[in-house]
Amino acid sequence: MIQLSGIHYIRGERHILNDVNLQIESGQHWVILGRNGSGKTTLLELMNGYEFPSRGSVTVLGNRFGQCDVREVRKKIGYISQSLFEKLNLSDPVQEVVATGEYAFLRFYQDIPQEVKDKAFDMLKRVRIPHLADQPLGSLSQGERKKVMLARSLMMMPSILILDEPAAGLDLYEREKFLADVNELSQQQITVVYVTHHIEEIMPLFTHVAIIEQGELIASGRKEDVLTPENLLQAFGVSVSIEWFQERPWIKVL
Ligand SMILES: Nc1ncnc2c1ncn2[C@@H]1O[C@H](COP(=O)(O)OP(=O)(O)OP(=O)(O)O)[C@@H](O)[C@H]1O
Repeated sequence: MIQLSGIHYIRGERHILNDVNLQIESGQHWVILGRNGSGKTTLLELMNGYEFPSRGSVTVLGNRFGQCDVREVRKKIGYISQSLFEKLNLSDPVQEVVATGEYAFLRFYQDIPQEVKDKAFDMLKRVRIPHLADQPLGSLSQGERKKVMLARSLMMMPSILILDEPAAGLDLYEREKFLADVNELSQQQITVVYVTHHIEEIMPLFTHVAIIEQGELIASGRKEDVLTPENLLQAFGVSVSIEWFQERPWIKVL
């Protein structure tokens, strides 16, 4: 699905990614874990073709970036990030915002086809907020806004869904509701790539974890093998113990 080979990303004096190799196969769901500034968002921007590596190659759904029309590939990739949210209009009704996902538009300047409106309403039902369809986006709580983003990204039936710290800023209740929706994606044919620095967000859905530290992948593979106290000490500089509860990892700082 996604192949990063020998990726270096250099800007000015800074070597932001250093020889990153990552292969994400169909049927797997990955979490990319690392502290602030370690290079997680940059990695996602490369997967989306918004940035290009200084060296190495990025291949997504069989298309090697640089030798294909990236815009076509992007139609199969859902992306949820704060920077995308900021481009949406807070005064637009929720159902309209979701409907824009069908075409990867930011806003409609003409009438929305009824079937697209209906599909947007179905997506809102799926994330359990159909009652908010007519409310302006700006009137929603943080958790509801994240659900709108999720519904919007599912409109075009993506093969890959990339989420950049989607639970940031949510309280415990909103976070757990949102994570439950993400976990339900396991019932669909979507490969999920999820960036976070919170270990407890690694839901049962996720099969693999890559840990990034100062632009280098220090570990990647099956989550049970990668989430070790040694790797987490290296990544976060904190000694922890890990306990698995209901198929989720929870950490205690020692
Ligand atoms: N175009 C650029 N020019 C210079 N430095 C950059 C550029 N893009 C990213 N960086 C730097 O690269 C580093 C990695 O940034 P990135 O946003 O990928 O980190 P991150 O792991 O997503 O961080 P966070 O968890 O805080 O969002 C940061 O120190 C950032 O300042």
